Amino acid sequence: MSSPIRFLMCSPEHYDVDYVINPWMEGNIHKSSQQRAVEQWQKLYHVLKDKAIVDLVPPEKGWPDMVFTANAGLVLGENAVLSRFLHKERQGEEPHFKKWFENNGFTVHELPQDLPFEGAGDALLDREGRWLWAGYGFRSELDSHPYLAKWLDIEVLSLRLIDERFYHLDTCFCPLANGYLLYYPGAFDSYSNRLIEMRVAPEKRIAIKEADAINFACNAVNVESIVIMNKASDNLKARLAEVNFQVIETPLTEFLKAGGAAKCLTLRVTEPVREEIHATTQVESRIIRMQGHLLDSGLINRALDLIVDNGGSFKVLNFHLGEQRQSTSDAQVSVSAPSHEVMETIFSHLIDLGAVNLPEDERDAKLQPVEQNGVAPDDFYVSTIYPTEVRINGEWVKVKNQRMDGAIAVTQTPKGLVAKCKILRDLEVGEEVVVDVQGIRTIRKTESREKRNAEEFSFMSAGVSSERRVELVVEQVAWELRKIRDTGGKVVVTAGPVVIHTGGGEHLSHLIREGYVQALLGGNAIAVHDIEQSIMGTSLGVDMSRGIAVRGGHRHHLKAINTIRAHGSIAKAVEAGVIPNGVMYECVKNNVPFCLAGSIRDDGPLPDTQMDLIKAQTEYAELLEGTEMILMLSTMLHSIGVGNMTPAGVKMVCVDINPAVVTKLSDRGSVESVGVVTDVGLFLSLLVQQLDKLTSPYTAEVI
Ligand SMILES: NC(=O)c1ccc[n+]([C@@H]2O[C@H](COP(=O)([O-])OP(=O)(O)OC[C@H]3O[C@@H](n4cnc5c(N)ncnc54)[C@H](O)[C@@H]3O)[C@@H](O)[C@H]2O)c1
Ligand SMILES: NC(=[NH2+])NCCC[C@H](N)C(=O)O
Repeated sequence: MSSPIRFLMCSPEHYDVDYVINPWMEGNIHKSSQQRAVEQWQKLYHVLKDKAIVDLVPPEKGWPDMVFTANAGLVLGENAVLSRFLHKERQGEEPHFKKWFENNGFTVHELPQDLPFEGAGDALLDREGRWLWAGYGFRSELDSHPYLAKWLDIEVLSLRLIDERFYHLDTCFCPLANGYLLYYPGAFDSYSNRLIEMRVAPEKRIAIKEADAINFACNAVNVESIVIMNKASDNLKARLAEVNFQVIETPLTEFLKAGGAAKCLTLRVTEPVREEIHATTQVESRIIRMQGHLLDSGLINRALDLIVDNGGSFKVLNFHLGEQRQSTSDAQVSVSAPSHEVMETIFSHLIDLGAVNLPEDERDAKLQPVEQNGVAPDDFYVSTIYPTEVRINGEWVKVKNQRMDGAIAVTQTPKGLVAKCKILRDLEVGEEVVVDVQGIRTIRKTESREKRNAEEFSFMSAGVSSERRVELVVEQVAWELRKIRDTGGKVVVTAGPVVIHTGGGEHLSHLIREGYVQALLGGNAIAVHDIEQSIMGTSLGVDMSRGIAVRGGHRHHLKAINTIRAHGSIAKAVEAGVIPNGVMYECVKNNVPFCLAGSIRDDGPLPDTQMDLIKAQTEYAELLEGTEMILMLSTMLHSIGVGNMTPAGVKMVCVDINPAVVTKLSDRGSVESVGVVTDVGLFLSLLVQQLDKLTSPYTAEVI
């Protein structure tokens, strides 16, 4: 005969809504009817007394939420983990609940003062006793879960709550007898929903709709086949009946005003221990160090936000603020995640922000061999645009060929270890690849705002009006182009055919002719329409001087392609005098190398167009080698492709009429890249004018 089920309740003698610590309380201060609250509580009490033993803890004046005994703590067997309330409005309840637990023979475990955990409100046992579901995100901290696992000797499954209406796990999650689960999926992040689906078979999962959830249908007390709750829709009652649960509705509207209902008002204090079940928790914790202008550059905020946004939690262990404006700060932050998988995700983002995993300082990067050409080991670290170092045999090795979306391949050479970014298809058996996230650090130059603004390439903030912003960017780009040209540096342009369609061809030709461009990357179309314009004066069949479509103009670009195919290459056509001017003409005449990467939508294509995409990417990468600045002119495809293969530190200017394209490229970091939303033809025209100003002889105005 199993021991009788017992619950702990607390009469609502002092219950009221005296403050707001959850969304349900807003607008309800002192609006709860004491009389109705007592009636509703009494009804619940008597319903429960028919099914179980109900103990009472005396209410205490000044602690109105003490009626919600679910938050007294968490009981399993003879162990009780006392709650550690997040809000001071409830912290005074702790000693009263502690006294009750001790007086009733429980071993009371107490969490550190600054580690919130709100008892069975945020931790619910699987009714088969197999594991403990534990919520975090609003009240309880993820870091409390390993304590629960240790003290209660049970596996803890961490679930992240994301909807503040469901701020305690028991408001949206109710394990039922026979392994059933009543829950509201919308209250959890996707990782947690996946975890629930992995542990509870589909036929046992009763996912409810929002209408039932906001009636606190999940905040239910389950005793064998009985489910006691505030209110349930007919559909939900029917679904529960199908799996042999009987719903007993008992109105608790006065308590909903404080954000609680049936389950909140009770604490089950007889939770059977299963001897064969033992502690495990997936929760991982690590300490990271961040250095630099953490506040100025917003890095610390971005780091803490991404930890939470990716399902983790953090605690700032120490933060040393730089004394002077130009001095750097240093922070150590404890990061926790519900699983290794989530920790890895968080860490890969933190590494991009320049965080170093403190214990990992002393630990080498993990390497695994390439088992199959062109295939990386699972869990390989994905490289970013930022300079990266990996720790191998106790030494930090700088990664070569830095680029995003690659793997870091490590090989032993006569000159020692070499680590370099490789795209997956280039990996070879015999190499080793960095996996996981330990022993990796990126070098982020976080300048102070002053230093950043002093940077010649630091553009005005987005606040500048778009017109003024275009002029400003044009001035800066012109300055940069002239400086790079005059110092023998390298500028690469990637351009789409819209440059030609908008009349920008003559200006791009000027830039090439005047030595501002050292390589041109594009597709079939930029060349086709440039040559069409050069030979026939049209672009896409439109007369560029008159702006009107010409008869048969739609065939012009095909005729241009055909002409070049007849000559065998663009260069041969230029040499033959077939192409008298234009962008491609200037490239050939000024020995500016170009690569035209093929695409599915190409006409022809031109004989110069590289239809082998892998070769095209290789040629792009070779032409990008050593570039100081890239102008990305109205081509989403090629701009993104180039961005993906370009390391940090290369200045980028993305010009496009579509803000989404511009944003995608300028998100790389404010110092090194800028986006300009404008017509590309106008941009190029202004740029050439500005360059002419900068390079024309200075004529002092004689007054
Ligand atoms: N005839 C052909 O062979 C042919 C024709 C077209 C495209 N293509 C090929 O298709 C691929 C994709 O072509 P893509 O790069 O031109 O297309 P894309 O869609 O990748 O990029 C075009 C970009 O131009 C922007 N844009 C449009 N009007 C603009 C304006 N007035 N000012 C500034 N930006 C403007 C758009 O917002 C877009 O981002 C390329 O490889 C190209 O060679 C071939
Ligand atoms: N287990 C629960 N959901 N308890 C409800 C607690 C309500 C209380 N007003 C609070 O915000 O803490």
